[in-house]
Amino acid sequence: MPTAAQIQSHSTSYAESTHLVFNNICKKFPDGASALEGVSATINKGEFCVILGQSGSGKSTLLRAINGLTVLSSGELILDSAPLTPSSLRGIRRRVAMVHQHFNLVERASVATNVLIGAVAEVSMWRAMLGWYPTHLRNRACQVIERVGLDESHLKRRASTLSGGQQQRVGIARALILSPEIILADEPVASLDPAISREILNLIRTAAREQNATVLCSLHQIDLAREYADRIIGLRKGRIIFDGPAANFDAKAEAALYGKNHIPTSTNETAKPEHV
Ligand SMILES: Nc1ncnc2c1ncn2[C@@H]1O[C@H](COP(=O)(O)OP(=O)(O)OP(=O)(O)O)[C@@H](O)[C@H]1O
Repeated sequence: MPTAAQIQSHSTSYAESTHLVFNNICKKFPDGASALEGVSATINKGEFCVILGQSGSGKSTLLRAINGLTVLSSGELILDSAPLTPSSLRGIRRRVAMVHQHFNLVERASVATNVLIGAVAEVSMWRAMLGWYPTHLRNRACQVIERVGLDESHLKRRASTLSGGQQQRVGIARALILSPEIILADEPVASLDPAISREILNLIRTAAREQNATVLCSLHQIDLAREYADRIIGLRKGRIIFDGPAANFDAKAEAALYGKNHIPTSTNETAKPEHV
């Protein structure tokens, strides 16, 4: 794995599609709990990458490290050849958006206001608090609300009056408003039924592709991971034990990731294992 200095000095030889590099990252919490133990991976621009693993394997911590919600204990994160540091975080926040499991909407606020909250990095705090967003951001909010399949009649509806699937559409619109380069989706379909889950994953995938955004999405549903991911990263106890195309995530890889008591899902028998 190259160091940041090597990447900077060889930026042209480093693959142009390289977007995000995890370089031996570790996270240990003050209470001694270890969430990530030497994770290294190179994520390419535009990849739809699903993070799989049992509860507590480190999926959320990995995602939260990318937008600075988790401060790493060691190792480095490199975005477009530049190491992420606490001082570069403000700039990074405009480029990285998050879609949450429980939507994280302001329930009493309208759909439009919730989507505009995704643009707070673009306006001063007092303007955001007063809801004074410039016209171009209001227009953009309408555009992304339409993009996620909600018509004009939803603009003024309170978030709390929407169904779970509609709320997640608002969460996606909020993530899209500043055209992020990276979309972090932390179990975005955990509270939705299977049909709506597919609609939501489809929406995240197609909207991301339109913008050539990279997606890192944690999931518990292995079937959905196989269906939607370009690439699967399997975490177990804070370490990567699988990293490869979704088609290669076979029964053996699944058993290695989830342990011997796991009931396997159906898999593609022709897939080749790809363990790391
Ligand atoms: N703030 C914290 N303080 C202490 N330990 C933490 C903290 N956040 C996470 N952990 C621990 O770090 C490990 C990884 O947690 P993480 O939330 O990243 O797992 P996960 O794979 O996302 O789990 P889940 O699928 O249940 O959401 C777990 O052992 C967890 O208990």
